[in-house]
Amino acid sequence: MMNAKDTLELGVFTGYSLLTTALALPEDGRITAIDIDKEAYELGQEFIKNAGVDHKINFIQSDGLQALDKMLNKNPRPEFDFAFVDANKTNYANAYERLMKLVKIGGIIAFDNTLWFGYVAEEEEDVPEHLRVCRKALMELNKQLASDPHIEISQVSIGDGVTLCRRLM
Ligand SMILES: C[S@@+](CC[C@H](N)C(=O)[O-])C[C@H]1O[C@@H](n2cnc3c(N)ncnc32)[C@H](O)[C@@H]1O
Repeated sequence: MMNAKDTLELGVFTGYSLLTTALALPEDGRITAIDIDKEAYELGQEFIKNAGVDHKINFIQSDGLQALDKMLNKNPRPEFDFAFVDANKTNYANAYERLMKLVKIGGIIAFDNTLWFGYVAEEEEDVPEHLRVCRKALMELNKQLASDPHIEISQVSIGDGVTLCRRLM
């Protein structure tokens, strides 16, 4: 829909969303895929190869923020059309700050799980304790994204909630 060619994924696991993006990209499309855990990525490799899209993927085993910081220090900096963020929720705001410099104006940053099982709309005492830290981080992120004039957003209430942010400036 947006003719994305250069894309980034933060948080790959076994590659389910990675495969979906890879299939949607043109033959010469590229995905820089970052995850701290290579074992999980390797588990899904067979499916990615069978789908004939492994040539589009550059997997980097690294902490997400460290990998983004390396890219920011490159000359020239990479410029992405699309970034999908699905790693640790408490670092989404830090990833956002970096991705606003790595995603082109007009490009999209997508954050997964921004409704956090619906708990972002619940009182804290009604939220299981182990989900509270991420809920708080996601609520703060949602507020930040909603009031940031550098982007326009669309909150898509599918799955666990995906927020699409188009960079305007
Ligand atoms: C929810 S899973 C990703 C699922 C995948 N996007 C999908 O839809 O199939 C989250 C992934 O984030 C990775 N992750 C967690 N903390 C990370 C970090 N600091 N840096 C990079 N990856 C991280 C985990 O290893 C895990 O594979």
